[in-house]
Amino acid sequence: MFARPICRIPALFRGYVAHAPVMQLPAILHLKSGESFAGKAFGAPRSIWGETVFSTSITSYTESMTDPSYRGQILVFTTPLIGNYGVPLNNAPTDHRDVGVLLESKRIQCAGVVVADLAEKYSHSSAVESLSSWCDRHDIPGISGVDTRAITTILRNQGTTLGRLAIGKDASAPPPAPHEYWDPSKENLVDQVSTKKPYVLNPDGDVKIAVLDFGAKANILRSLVRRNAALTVLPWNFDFNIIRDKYDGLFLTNGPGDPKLCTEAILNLRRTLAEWDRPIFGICMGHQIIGISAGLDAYRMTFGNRGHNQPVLALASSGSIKAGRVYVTSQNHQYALTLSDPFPSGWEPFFINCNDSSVEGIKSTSESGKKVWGVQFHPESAGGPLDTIEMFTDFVAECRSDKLRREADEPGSEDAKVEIPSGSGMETMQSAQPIAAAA
Ligand SMILES: NC(=O)CC[C@H](N)C(=O)O
Repeated sequence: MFARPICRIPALFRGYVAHAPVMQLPAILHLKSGESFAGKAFGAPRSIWGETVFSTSITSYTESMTDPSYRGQILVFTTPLIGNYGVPLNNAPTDHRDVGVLLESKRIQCAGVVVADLAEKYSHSSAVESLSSWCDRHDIPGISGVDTRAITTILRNQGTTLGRLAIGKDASAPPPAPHEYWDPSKENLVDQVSTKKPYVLNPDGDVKIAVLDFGAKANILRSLVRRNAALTVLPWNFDFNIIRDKYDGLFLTNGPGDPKLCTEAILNLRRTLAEWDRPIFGICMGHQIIGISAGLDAYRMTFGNRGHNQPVLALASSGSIKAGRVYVTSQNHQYALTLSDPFPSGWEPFFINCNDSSVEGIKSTSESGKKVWGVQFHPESAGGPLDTIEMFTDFVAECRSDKLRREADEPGSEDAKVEIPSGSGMETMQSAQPIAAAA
């Protein structure tokens, strides 16, 4: 028999004694293709629609669920036990160089979660609540006790499939008719997650980088700020060309949905690529926008790549990346650039996926006189391996040396101030410095 604890319980063991009881409402996952999987509900007692996708990541459910690129999706984890290390407080260190959140955004972004075995007890030194109570607070439902191997096999064979997660009384209703399913990929999801107003991070940084926000993961912004870049984060459809000469580089972030729905960004970037020769880097959605603007096509993959173990082969050397090496990467995408032969003039493939040969990266050729890179994977990980993290160092270093070269050529150019045209507004995140709108 155990004695009752008479002292404060160490954080490490808190989940064992103070976890919220898991709700035992019935739940059922319906797929538009006709299959249904019955289990138990956890999180919010609310039914939802979404696009059902699977992730092979073994860890980092908190980072995946807060990644804005999962917007509108019902996320099936192939790893059977989820929730065992609980959920930490999602606040940032009080460092002005940080981005305001510990996880990838302020809220859970996916529409719902599907797990085989939900850990009702959790244990981690920084955990403050269970996965179920976190989902409940964010109004996100989950289902557990279902065969996620069977669901994943279906999704792998027929591709990403629309779904309905029915909770409580709804779980006994008949499956929805095919026309009732909501298709998030038809919506401009980027517009829902991008910042509405520009804001700055780390204003004292020594290189000024503009960031087009398609639904940025916090660790992308953090990875740039940690390399001492001053960031101006702009809405996805902001025309960077208006202010481009004040900046040493442009970065395009990840984001949810179909890249071809971001027409304004593509048109704006086409002009930037034609008229501006400073460094540009894009990740995932950002990479797709660069590729489409450069003249490549994009297509919807069958089931996409979501996980932390995707091997990519470097076809060219650039900075820390060495041609011929395989890097293990973190990924979350449904669309990809089409591998065309020949590639558009001035461009070359940078990486290729070792599993499915999809385009994993493109770059401007050295003859083009441009310095543009795009990668389909996530060098910032969160979660996942850090094999390619130095790509951020490479990009910021390129912006820095480009700036120094310009300053040597045209003395006085370093005095340029960051300005945003009037009417564009401003926004602050916790610890972010608002930028003043110029008159
Ligand atoms: N993580 C991302 O940026 C995803 C890009 C795009 N929404 C896709 O699914 O392919």
